[in-house]
Amino acid sequence: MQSHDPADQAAGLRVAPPRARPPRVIAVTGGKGGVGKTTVAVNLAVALSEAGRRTLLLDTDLGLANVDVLLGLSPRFTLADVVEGRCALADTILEGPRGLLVVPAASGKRQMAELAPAEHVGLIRAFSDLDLPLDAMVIDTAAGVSDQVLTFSQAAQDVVLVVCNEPASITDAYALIKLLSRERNVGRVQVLANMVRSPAEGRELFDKLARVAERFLDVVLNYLGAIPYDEWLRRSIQRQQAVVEAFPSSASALALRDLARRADQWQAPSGARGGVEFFVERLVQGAGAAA
Ligand SMILES: Nc1ncnc2c1ncn2[C@@H]1O[C@H](COP(=O)(O)OP(=O)(O)OP(=O)(O)O)[C@@H](O)[C@H]1O
Repeated sequence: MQSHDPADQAAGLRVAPPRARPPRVIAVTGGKGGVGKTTVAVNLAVALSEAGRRTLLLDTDLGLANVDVLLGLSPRFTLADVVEGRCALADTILEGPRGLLVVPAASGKRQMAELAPAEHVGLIRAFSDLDLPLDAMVIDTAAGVSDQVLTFSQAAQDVVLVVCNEPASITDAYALIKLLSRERNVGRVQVLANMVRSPAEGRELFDKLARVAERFLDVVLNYLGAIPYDEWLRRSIQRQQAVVEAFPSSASALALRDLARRADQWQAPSGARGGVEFFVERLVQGAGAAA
């Protein structure tokens, strides 16, 4: 990893024996930008690591990457270097808090949606070569409803959709659910209300979305609860730390840790082989669906 050996960021990781079970893969998405997707992905991943789960946080937003900024990490290589063939996926891995592994993206690069088909294939191959003993992988997707967002969401077992109480967030969340359900056969979406001022506000927000989605779409929405609007969370971002680490007893940290506890109990993927094979297979299918 970069912090120990700049020549090979992941030498120690590659020799670790593979686990029997594939990791749980959770995509955090939202439709609209600025709803708190990255904040949720980072804190969920740190909280899972804190609970002893070997976790990889993958930033897939090549346009506005900020997982590394939120965690105060300085990447040498990023996912953009992998796409452009300059390094292997394992070379990008940084160590974050509590042993969390982080694959950063690169800010200011073009969107993954603009990748040529050959680059898409290269990215999928990069995942196949990744041989890490992981319990969980958390994916921070880009904002919007691009093919790339849909492909990563479809490849994950669980999609956490972050919404906040603004008309644009609700309509964009609905648009994303519609595409996931109609074009990618995603049958279940976990909805997390963010920046709410009361638990009732979160519940109402979910009810609004569920009423429309379940009426018009063949999809089950599951309410994951709410993360309160919290100034401590904003302070943690200024410190470039996860709030679950910086202010562990704040209201948002408690809610985010509770989210991790529940996510950890979701049904794990079945399958005899370890590694990320199943995820790669689903990425391939997803890339095919977009073509
Ligand atoms: N629960 C919360 N309480 C207070 N502020 C919050 C909360 N969640 C997120 N924020 C703030 O909202 C802003 C946007 O959060 P974040 O960057 O996580 O959103 P995003 O959906 O990933 O955005 P983008 O897709 O544009 O990268 C940040 O400044 C963050 O501090």
